[in-house]
Amino acid sequence: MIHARGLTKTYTLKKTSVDAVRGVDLDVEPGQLVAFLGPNGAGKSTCLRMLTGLLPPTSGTARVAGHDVTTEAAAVRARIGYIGQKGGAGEAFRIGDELVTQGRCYGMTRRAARSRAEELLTVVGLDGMFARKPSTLSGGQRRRLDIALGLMNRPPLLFLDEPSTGLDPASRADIWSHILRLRADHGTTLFLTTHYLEEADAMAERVVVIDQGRIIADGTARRLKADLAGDRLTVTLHDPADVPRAAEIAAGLPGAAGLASDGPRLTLRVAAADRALPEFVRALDAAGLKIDTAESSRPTLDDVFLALTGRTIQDEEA
Ligand SMILES: Nc1ncnc2c1ncn2[C@@H]1O[C@H](COP(=O)(O)OP(=O)(O)OP(=O)(O)O)[C@@H](O)[C@H]1O
Repeated sequence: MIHARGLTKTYTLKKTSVDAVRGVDLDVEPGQLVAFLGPNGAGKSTCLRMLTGLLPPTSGTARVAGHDVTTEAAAVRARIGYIGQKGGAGEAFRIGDELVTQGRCYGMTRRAARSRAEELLTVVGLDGMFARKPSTLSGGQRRRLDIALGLMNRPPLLFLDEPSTGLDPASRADIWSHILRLRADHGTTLFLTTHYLEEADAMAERVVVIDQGRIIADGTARRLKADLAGDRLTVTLHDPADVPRAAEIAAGLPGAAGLASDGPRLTLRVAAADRALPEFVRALDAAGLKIDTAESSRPTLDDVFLALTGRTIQDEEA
């Protein structure tokens, strides 16, 4: 559904240039749900705009929904849905009319567009709101209207740029239920960016991480976490003066990495916490070091990013 090779984009502003995307290779098969992650400025939106035929690449090629994004951009746009960060609806018209106009842009007859608009308002839970103005909708309803706009042409592939950003948790969960239903009912291929790592982790079967214009990880969230981050152990020493000695012992655990201390607390990553934690506690005990607490936690996608780059996505956004 998406096949990109060596995609790059360099923006030139006056005399300076920004290499926003630096050689992206990507294959997405029909029906996949891919979350595209990365900190601010990583190149996510630029990639999305190139893959949707809205922005010509500086170099490289991409075929999307069977067409070349550079030489057949109009054919690509006719076969995909794209929901940008700002949304597509203006303020002046009734939401039903916005949908009909969108359908007319895709060459639908007024009658077909009207019936598709009614159908989609029901699909996204806005039934009976044909005559409402966008300004009267809540944030979550507005995002659902954006999704309806992106679906007018029944695209087999839908790009969503941060579909849940800025919404409260209940509206985010609601948007996700609509996104997942789309895939279940129509087999729609979904390619989306999100800043919410927990959502990507829970919902997407595949996570692609981009940083500084390059893809640095690609796989299931479970695989990336197991391969790149490892489990985390945290112990609190009864006497903070024992931390250096405890750190030496920790360094000998299988797969130990990322040792860090904060006051009496010592954290590190290990390959398998269920075996490493009892071993660590026994070794501390044998060395005569007293601990107050010991716990293990599973890694998050942010730990994956930290392991890859030495920074966290959340830090980058702060
Ligand atoms: N029109 C433009 N002209 C010049 N530079 C641009 C332009 N659009 C984006 N950039 C730069 O290209 C880089 C990638 O930006 P892009 O918007 O693709 O990142 P992003 O990962 O989508 O970020 P965000 O999460 O903040 O939306 C950034 O350094 C950005 O400043």
